[in-house]
Amino acid sequence: MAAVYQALHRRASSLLCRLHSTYVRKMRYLNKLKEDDSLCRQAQTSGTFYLFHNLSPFLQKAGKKYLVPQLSAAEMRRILEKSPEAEQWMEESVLVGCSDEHIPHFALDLAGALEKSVIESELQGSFTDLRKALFVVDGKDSPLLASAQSLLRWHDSHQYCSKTGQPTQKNPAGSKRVCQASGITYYPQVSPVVITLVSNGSRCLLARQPSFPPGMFTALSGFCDLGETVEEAVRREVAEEVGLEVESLRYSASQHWPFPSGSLMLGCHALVGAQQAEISMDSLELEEARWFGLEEIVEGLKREPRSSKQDDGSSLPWFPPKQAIAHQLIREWVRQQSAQA
Ligand SMILES: NC(=O)c1ccc[n+]([C@@H]2O[C@H](COP(=O)([O-])OP(=O)(O)OC[C@H]3O[C@@H](n4cnc5c(N)ncnc54)[C@H](O)[C@@H]3O)[C@@H](O)[C@H]2O)c1
Ligand SMILES: [Mg+2]
Repeated sequence: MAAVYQALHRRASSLLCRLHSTYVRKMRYLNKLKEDDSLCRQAQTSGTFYLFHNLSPFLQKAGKKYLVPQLSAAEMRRILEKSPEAEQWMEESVLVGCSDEHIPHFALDLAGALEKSVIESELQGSFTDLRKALFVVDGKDSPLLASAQSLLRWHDSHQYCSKTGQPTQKNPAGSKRVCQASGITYYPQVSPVVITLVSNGSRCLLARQPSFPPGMFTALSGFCDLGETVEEAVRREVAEEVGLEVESLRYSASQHWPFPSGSLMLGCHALVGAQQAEISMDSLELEEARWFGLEEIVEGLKREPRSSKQDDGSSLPWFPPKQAIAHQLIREWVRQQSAQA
């Protein structure tokens, strides 16, 4: 009876397995790699690798396009032959994803292993600042570069236990670090940030910080405080930065953002009463904050940093590019206004 039951169970499991979508199988495989250290070590030998140097990703130019090459494990070994302790460097890699066929993808920062110029001339490409890289690579590659860099940065800055001061050890997948002395496990840190497009019905509010490039305006943003809900953070940030009271808000979408370290941007639309037109700006953080009408937003969306420059040296307003969630919020507002007109 038990044998029949086991056979039935096996058959049901295998049927279920076949029924699972490619996506479900892929997510389960990735999760297994994070939990099973020997499986992950083995996967490293057949995986592909994205390269970074001092947190700048390696890109190759092909015509007008910028590609993000993935190196095989054999290519990685060949490059690392030039460095002592090649194997040790391979172990510094972190898991960042896998293909539908379960080929795992890793990211590795080679700053301590090899000179940047050695790799660049060997592989015919260049390590490019992430701020530039995100905007020149194919849209499907930018989230991967952003999250890989955040994970590499977190490992680089969490080498020691904050309780014992002892070195922490990374697991092969790079999904955690452990202090052997205290037994404390550290997980990669994510900072939630609210980003809010405030509207008073007919106009929306955009602001700029002194550090922004000339002419760039964006939605209000701010880190969530410990213990705060997203709704409370939106209300507080809008009150702090522009002195307005949010009447209602709606969550739109989220985005991982690698600056300044690893932020989860939570995009919201907020409505303030039409009578609340007067902005009282926090001039410690902001340089300018003002209302924009639909026409001005539509014009601003057509501009690029270069085309915004005027003869007298000043700049007309322009907004973050499509890779930034601020851009999506502004486009949603335009669609909503156009639908209401
Ligand atoms: N992707 C986008 O479209 C988009 C648009 C706007 C802003 N952003 C990002 O949002 C982030 C936060 O916006 P902000 O600068 O207006 O925030 P903010 O208004 O909270 O002000 C920043 C200050 O908050 C403090 N702070 C609190 N918690 C922090 C933490 N975990 N890390 C760093 N500083 C912390 C610091 O004193 C810092 O100077 C920016 O760093 C920016 O990269 C992204
Ligand atoms: Mg802010």
